[in-house]
Amino acid sequence: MSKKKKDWKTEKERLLRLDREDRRKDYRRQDYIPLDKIPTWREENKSNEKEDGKEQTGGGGLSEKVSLYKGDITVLEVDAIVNAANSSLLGGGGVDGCIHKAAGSCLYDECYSLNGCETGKAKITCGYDLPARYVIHTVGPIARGHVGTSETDDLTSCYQNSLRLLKEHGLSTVAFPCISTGIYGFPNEPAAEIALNTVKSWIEENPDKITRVIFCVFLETDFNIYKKKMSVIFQDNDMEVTEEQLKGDNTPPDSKPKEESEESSSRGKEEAGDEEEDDNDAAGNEDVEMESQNPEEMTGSPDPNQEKENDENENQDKDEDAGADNDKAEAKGVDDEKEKGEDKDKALPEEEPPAVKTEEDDKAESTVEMEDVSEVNDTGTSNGDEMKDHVESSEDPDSNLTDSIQSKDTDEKKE
Ligand SMILES: NC(=O)c1ccc[n+]([C@H]2O[C@H](COP(=O)([O-])OP(=O)(O)OC[C@H]3O[C@@H](n4cnc5c(N)ncnc54)[C@H](O)[C@@H]3O)[C@@H](O)[C@H]2O)c1
Repeated sequence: MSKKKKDWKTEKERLLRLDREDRRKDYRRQDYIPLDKIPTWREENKSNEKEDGKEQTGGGGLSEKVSLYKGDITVLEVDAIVNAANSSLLGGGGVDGCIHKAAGSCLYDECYSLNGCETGKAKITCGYDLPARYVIHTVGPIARGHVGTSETDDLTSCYQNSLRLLKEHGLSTVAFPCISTGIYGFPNEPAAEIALNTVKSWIEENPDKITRVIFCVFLETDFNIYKKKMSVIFQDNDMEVTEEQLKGDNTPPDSKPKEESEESSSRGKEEAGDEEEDDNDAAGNEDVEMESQNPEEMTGSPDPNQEKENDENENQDKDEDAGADNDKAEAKGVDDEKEKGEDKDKALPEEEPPAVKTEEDDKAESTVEMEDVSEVNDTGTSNGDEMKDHVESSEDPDSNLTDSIQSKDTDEKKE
């Protein structure tokens, strides 16, 4: 007897009315990670400081509002996770495929009702079977290794529009994947610069609207890039950045001897200040070799069925579907080959279409095999604490729907 298909509107109304304890019974996966199990960037450094016998004085602020987490975004119990989607919003592979598989078929049905999404813009849906209450879908630029003005602007808009939707829905905790750095080929380093600087500026403008932004990385490459950059961009008032740190080694600043010169530590601060002034030049306009995207081994151990209450306040539930658009993408009048091919406003056929393979995905040709997330262990935090994380392939009929979507996405990326 096949499972009765749920109506997404009814399911969304029901879920958004539940409190956290009741919602937890509906999570498709019980190895979810609650927010209080994810240390802030400041706590990470404080614990390292303690290990080195150093006292933490003053500091705080921005570094208490961000976290670096390495693992599967679909297990994070936050108000919203951000999906690196394509313009159809009908699923695909990579993080998009994982989110659709973990959320269930109601996510596809609600996405279908949104009639797609343009590059740089964002739309929000319910999280359904996910531990995240909402999913914010944003479409990153297809960079294919090239970082120009339009790619930089589009990726910046993805973060800005996602945070705007978060605020409009009264939500305060969010997790971002590394948008566009997979099949869309945005080089990892400039993408991280854009992500970190855009989020930092937004938190500075909306300090009371955000509790936590989690940078959820999946690859070791991104983990090392974010760790190095966060030590500079989100340093505590009392955390000094050493010469080597500025040159780019990966050791967190506080594990360096404190006797660096006044000048180098002030230079560290100046550099952070400069980044604040030039946020939009974060990536510059140079062609950057795209780093390998081969997923790397990760190990860790989960803390399943965490019962401990989150101290986070239950946010006001709003159940309208925001499709609020930002006109920046139209206004910028960027004439890109990727824009021409984009079927931005293509009306989707009445009956539910078979899995859609968009022209964008064709363009972002790839021989990259879809990441195998059937069994992935991850390190969950940036201080090396091990958090094992199983991404199980669900056996129930819902996943067949997403699988069929994913099977249409194979071999998208050219070498
Ligand atoms: N990667 C693939 O093989 C593949 C295939 C078809 C479509 N897609 C997707 O790719 C397009 C978007 O490209 P994109 O580069 O923005 O996205 P992406 O290809 O999913 O890569 C974005 C980033 O997410 C990372 N990632 C993958 N799985 C997870 C996970 N479970 N949790 C956290 N992070 C994860 C991935 O390593 C990369 O750093 C869309 O069409 C979407 O459907 C990906």
